[in-house]
Amino acid sequence: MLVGCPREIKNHEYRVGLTPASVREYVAHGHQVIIETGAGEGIGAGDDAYRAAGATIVPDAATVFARADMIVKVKEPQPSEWAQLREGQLLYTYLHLAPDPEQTRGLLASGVTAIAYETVTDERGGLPLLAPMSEVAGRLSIQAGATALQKANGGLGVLLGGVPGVAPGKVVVIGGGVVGLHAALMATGLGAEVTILDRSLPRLRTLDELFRGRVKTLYSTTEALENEIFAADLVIGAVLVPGAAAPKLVTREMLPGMKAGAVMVDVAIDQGGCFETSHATTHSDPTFVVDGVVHYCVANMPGAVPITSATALNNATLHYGLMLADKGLAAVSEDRHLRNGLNIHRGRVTNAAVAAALGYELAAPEAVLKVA
Ligand SMILES: NC(=O)C1=CN([C@@H]2O[C@H](COP(=O)(O)OP(=O)(O)OC[C@H]3O[C@@H](n4cnc5c(N)ncnc54)[C@H](O)[C@@H]3O)[C@@H](O)[C@H]2O)C=CC1
Ligand SMILES: CC(=O)C(=O)O
Ligand SMILES: [Mg+2]
Repeated sequence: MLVGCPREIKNHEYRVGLTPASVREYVAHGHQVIIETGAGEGIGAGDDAYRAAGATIVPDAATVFARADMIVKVKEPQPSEWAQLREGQLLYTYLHLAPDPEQTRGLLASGVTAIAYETVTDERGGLPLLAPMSEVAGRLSIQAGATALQKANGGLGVLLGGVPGVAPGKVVVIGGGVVGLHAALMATGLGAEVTILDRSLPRLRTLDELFRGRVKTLYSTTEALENEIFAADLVIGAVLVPGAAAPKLVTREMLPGMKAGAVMVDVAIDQGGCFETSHATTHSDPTFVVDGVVHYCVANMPGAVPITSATALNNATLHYGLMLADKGLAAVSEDRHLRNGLNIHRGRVTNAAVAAALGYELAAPEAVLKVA
C-alpha cells in the first residue's frame, strides 16, 4: 500500500502522524511511504531522517492526498484537507466528530473511509489510541492550570503546592479516567489538595486504592460537584462518553458560585467540552474569562509537547496502522476493535454515538462491510 503522511496544519500542532521509527516498520512490511517535506520538523525529525527510514519526501500536502491509499495524521482534517480526501482512501487519525457537524459533512461528501483513533477499543474496554494522549493532556492540564492561576495571567494567585504554614491549592478533577488519573498524579505531586469525581463506582474504588488516601474520591452528583467546584482553585474537566458529545456538567449558572480567578481546564473540549461556557481555544490564545472564571480549552493540548506526544501516539497507533496497510478494509472487517474505530465509510456514518449526536441514520460497520 502507498501510505502518506502530511504535515499537521492545526494551530500550534507540532506532532506528526508517522515518526521515522514508524516509517521503518511500514517499509519493513513492504509498503511505500510518502511524507510531506518538513512534516517531522516539530519533533526534530528532518527529511533526511525520513529518507533514512525508507520514505520518499514529497513537496506538498496535495501530493500526499492525491497519491496515498492511506493517510496517517494526528488531528482531525481541516477544511482544506477534507476537500482533498476521496472514495477508496483510508484516513487514520483523531476525528472527534460528535461536536463537529461541519467536518462530518466534509468527510461524508468525500467518500473516504475514516477510522477515528479515539473510538478504537481494546479487550479491557479501554481506548488504546486515545490513552497516550490522555496521559499527556492529563499531566499538562495541571501545568496549564497552575500557570493560568498566576495573578499576572488573570488567575487567583494561588500556588498549588502552598508552602509550609500556608494551605495548598484545591484541585477538583471531574472524570477519573486516563486524563483524570494523570491530572491527579501531577497535582498530588505538586502537593495540592485533590478531589476526583466520577460516576463509575468501580473506577472510584480503583483510584481510592491507588492513591491510598492522598486524594478524595466522590460519586459525581450535581450536589457533590457544586460543593467541590465552589471551593476549588483549579477544576479539570476530564469526562468522556466514548464517541459522544461531552455532557455539560458545569453550567453557566454555577460560575457565580465559584471563586473569582479560579481556573477551569476543559480537557474534554475535543468532544465539545464538559463546561457549558467552554469553547475551543488554541495554543496561541488559550484562555478566556466568563463570570470571573478563567477557562482554558485547548483541543490539541499534546501538540505543545510534540517530542513526548508524537512518540507516545505512534507507539499506540502503529499496530493497527500496520494492520490497515497490510490488509486494507479487510483489517476493519476482521478486527472488532478496529471496526469500533470506523466512523465514516463511503458517505455513511458508522459510529452509533456520532450518528446519535448529529442526527444521522446509523449504518452499522458490520452491515456496510458485510461482516458475517
Ligand atoms: N484537549 C485535548 O488535547 C485532549 C483531550 N482529551 C479528551 O479528554 C477526555 C477524557 O479522556 P479519557 O480520560 O481518556 O477518557 P476515559 O474514558 O479514560 O475517562 C472518562 C471518565 O469520565 C467518566 N464520566 C463519564 N461521564 C461522567 C459524568 N457524567 N460524570 C462524571 N464522570 C463521568 C467515566 O466514568 C470515565 O471514568 C476525552 O474527551 C478525550 O478525548 C484527551 C487527550 C487530549
Ligand atoms: C486526543 C486529542 O484530541 C489530541 O491528542 O489532540
Ligand atoms: Mg474540531
